[in-house]
Amino acid sequence: MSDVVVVYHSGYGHTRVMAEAVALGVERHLGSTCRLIAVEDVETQWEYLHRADAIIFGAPTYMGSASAAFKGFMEATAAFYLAQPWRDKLAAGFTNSGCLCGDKLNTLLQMAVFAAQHSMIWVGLDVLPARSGTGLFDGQLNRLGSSLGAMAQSNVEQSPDDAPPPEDRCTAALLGERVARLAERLHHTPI
Ligand SMILES: Cc1cc2nc3c(=O)[nH]c(=O)nc-3n(C[C@H](O)[C@H](O)[C@H](O)COP(=O)(O)O)c2cc1C
Repeated sequence: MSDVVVVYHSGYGHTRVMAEAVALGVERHLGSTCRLIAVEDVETQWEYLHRADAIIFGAPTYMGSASAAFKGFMEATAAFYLAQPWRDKLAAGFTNSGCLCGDKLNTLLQMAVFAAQHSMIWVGLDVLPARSGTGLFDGQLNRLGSSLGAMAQSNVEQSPDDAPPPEDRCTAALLGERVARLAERLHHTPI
């Protein structure tokens, strides 16, 4: 039973699909709740982030880094950085881009450093990378082989109905489920 917030940006809807998948994963952990907050709406919703047991960050990779709108959210938190209201909360992240690589590891690294600035505890992805003797990774969990967070790849000509593919959504859900499980152990287990 944990209270998780997913705060994300999505310019064209593909990363929002990931955010929804993460939220589904969180709520698979019995009794856990997940609130989705788009960065455009965060200004009136800081209290939900301050109260959460865990915050999961999501952004598309634009020009090899987190999108400018997500960076705007990161910079807005400077207003309360000195108070450290997110100290000891769990943090995790996901990103999505058009290319298989697309330099999206950099986006997760940005999120992990950001979480560390807020004295949060970073949770990686515990899904082993897809392996294939034939070189075909499609259809497998963690097909992009990420450890720091959940990655997705969306063909740019496809709509969010079709991209990212189901295996990336399932991988994102497993990250959400892990965060919910660990948040319960950290914040709700009697000492
Ligand atoms: C301004 C811009 C920059 C982009 N830069 C990258 C990039 O560096 N690497 C990549 O693989 N895809 C890049 N893309 C493709 C997006 O990451 C991809 O279309 C993604 O699915 C968009 O997510 P969204 O629908 O949530 O905005 C870029 C797209 C835009 C609009």
